[in-house]
Amino acid sequence: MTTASTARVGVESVAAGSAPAWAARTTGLRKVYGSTVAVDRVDLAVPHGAVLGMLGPNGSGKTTTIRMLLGLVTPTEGAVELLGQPLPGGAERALPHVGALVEGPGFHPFLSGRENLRRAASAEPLLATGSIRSAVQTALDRVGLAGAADRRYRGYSLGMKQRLGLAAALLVPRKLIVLDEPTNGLDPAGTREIRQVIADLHAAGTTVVVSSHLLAEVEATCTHVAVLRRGTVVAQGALADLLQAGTPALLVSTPQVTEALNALRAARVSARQVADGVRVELIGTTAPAVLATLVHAGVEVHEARRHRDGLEDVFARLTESETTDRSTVDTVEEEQR
Ligand SMILES: Nc1ncnc2c1ncn2[C@@H]1O[C@H](COP(=O)(O)OP(=O)(O)OP(=O)(O)O)[C@@H](O)[C@H]1O
Repeated sequence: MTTASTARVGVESVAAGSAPAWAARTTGLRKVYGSTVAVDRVDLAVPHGAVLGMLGPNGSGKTTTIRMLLGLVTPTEGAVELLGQPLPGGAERALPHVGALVEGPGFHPFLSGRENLRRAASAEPLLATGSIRSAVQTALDRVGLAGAADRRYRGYSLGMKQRLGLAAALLVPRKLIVLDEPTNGLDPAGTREIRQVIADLHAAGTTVVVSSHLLAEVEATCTHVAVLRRGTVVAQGALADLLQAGTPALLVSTPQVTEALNALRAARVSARQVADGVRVELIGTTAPAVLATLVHAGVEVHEARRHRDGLEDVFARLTESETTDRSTVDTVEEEQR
């Protein structure tokens, strides 16, 4: 994978005067806090219309990257382009089209959720004064906060605060929505609602960047993924490509595990014991060949099914291995050729 070259595609199309290829992108982004390198050499490319999940262990640089993407934190090095506008110079042109939910949205504790949203709405350049009341109500309805809208913000639970932050991001139709851990503090029903909001945004053509620890959420909602590890992007691209990059395996259910492993080893096939049988890596072999080997050795096979790594397996491999291969995943660039 070549994140640097994905970024170059964007440069060329902008230079040619066409619409930028990316809703957002960063080039060589670096942020240093004292002796901590929070983000290093991050080349992130967010295709228009994508739902890009930003994944990474705690402290891997997701929030810092998102804050730089939004112009909230100044990079130590590197460049950010938002909706075709370079930051910070083009911030005024880009930011009205960008909605964001980031930690500490700065709501007033003694005002109600509705009043807070009205204040936020009055600062929206794209919202006419006469439309504020209905825009606020629509946003409250959309995040399921209408019932608590007239209570003071300081009495809100973490989940309600998250919903209000999301409502602020949705006050006007946006081209790009950036959500930092949006399901933080939400119960399962709230998490499902966020998933639906993201799906609706995607269906409407809005680009979404969402950071999350919840791999199942990302797998269910995202079209693209960027995996961060220790401040750098170790993989990015279409989710389907990321999942395809894993080695296919065959899960064979058998009571004769030892016999199965011996037969496969004799045939030089890589296999290991799993819960109810053996897992066979389909490297240099095929499922029918594996089954023929087992049957020929007299191994009782109860069931055999193909298995591909889910996002959780892929994520674990990318973030836990010390020898992470940065070329594991096909790039967005290849997809766009
Ligand atoms: N304002 C700051 N001052 C000093 N260090 C910081 C600051 N912000 C972030 N860091 C450090 O930078 C690194 C990346 O932090 P960041 O919050 O971006 O990671 P993250 O992936 O969002 O983590 P989490 O999932 O825990 O929120 C961490 O080591 C963190 O301690």
